[in-house]
Amino acid sequence: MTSSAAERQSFGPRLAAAMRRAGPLCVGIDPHPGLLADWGLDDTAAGIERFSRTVVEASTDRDGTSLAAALKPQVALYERHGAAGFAVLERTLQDAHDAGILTIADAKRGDIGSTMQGYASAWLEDGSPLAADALTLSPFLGYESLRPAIDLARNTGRGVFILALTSNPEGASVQHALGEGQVSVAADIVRRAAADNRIDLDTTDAADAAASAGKGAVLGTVGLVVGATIPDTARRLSIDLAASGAALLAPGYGAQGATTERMRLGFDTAWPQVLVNSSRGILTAGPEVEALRTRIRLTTEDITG
Ligand SMILES: O=C(O)c1cc(=O)[nH]c(=O)n1[C@@H]1O[C@H](COP(=O)(O)O)[C@@H](O)[C@H]1O
Repeated sequence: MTSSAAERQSFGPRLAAAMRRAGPLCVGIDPHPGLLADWGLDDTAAGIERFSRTVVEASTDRDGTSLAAALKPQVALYERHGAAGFAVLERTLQDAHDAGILTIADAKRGDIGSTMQGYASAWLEDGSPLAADALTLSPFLGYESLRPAIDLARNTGRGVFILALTSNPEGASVQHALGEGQVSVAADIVRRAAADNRIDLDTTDAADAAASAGKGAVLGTVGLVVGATIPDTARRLSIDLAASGAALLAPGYGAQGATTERMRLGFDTAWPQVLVNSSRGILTAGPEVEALRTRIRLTTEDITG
């Protein structure tokens, strides 16, 4: 990453601007072995490099216009290839940065505070080879254990997306469970994220961005992951997503069966905050760049139409 924290605006306004410019789509870069085979690529570091470069290229139009607000490389599928896979991930993050598209490293990190600092430095610190614009985090060791990552993100103009209501059916057994005061685990995560975002939203940076935006969501450093497959669950758990000031990363559209109609109804007033992720739903259009571009455009039309 070439720009420094001092030059960088905070993450929420940067993401809001990207969503206004390119539409609320995040293209997932998930180099699954089956997709590599379908694309005629080997399941090797060279194969995932070719795959990743093609997706980054397809996320920008021929005239240089971004076709997606963000790109989300799925870290597990690079990690499968060891050090060589991580080297590909570093170059992919740099390619996306050079193309002017925000990156969300989907590593779902979470650890006790003292070692969480290590993950925070790896993914969110200026000068780190793996630094992305944002990182997905798992709060199930306790929201406050993520503090080193949240604070570093805020200080470097980056963001985090914290799992709240995940798209998989197994998530409910933990996330719907009631804790202190009969508040669900998910509701507690959203409440804490909202408190963190209020700190950002009090700053001039965010206020200026909101004023210049004229419309659209005002977003803080802390985003939340809310599965597109279960958008109405938040309401059932009495969770007010719209008041959280959080960008809502919504995976599950396309391959996992979520539709635009369902998402719009489910997210309701929080819809302007939603960044819809699609990975396989787009990647199955490859390997031709133009076919991928067409699928990306059609996806954006579908979610904005
Ligand atoms: O954090 C995520 O991105 C995530 C959270 C979640 O609740 N569900 C979920 O599917 N994801 C990720 O989103 C992507 C979904 O991929 P597709 O189902 O192929 O669109 C994968 O990279 C998942 O790991």
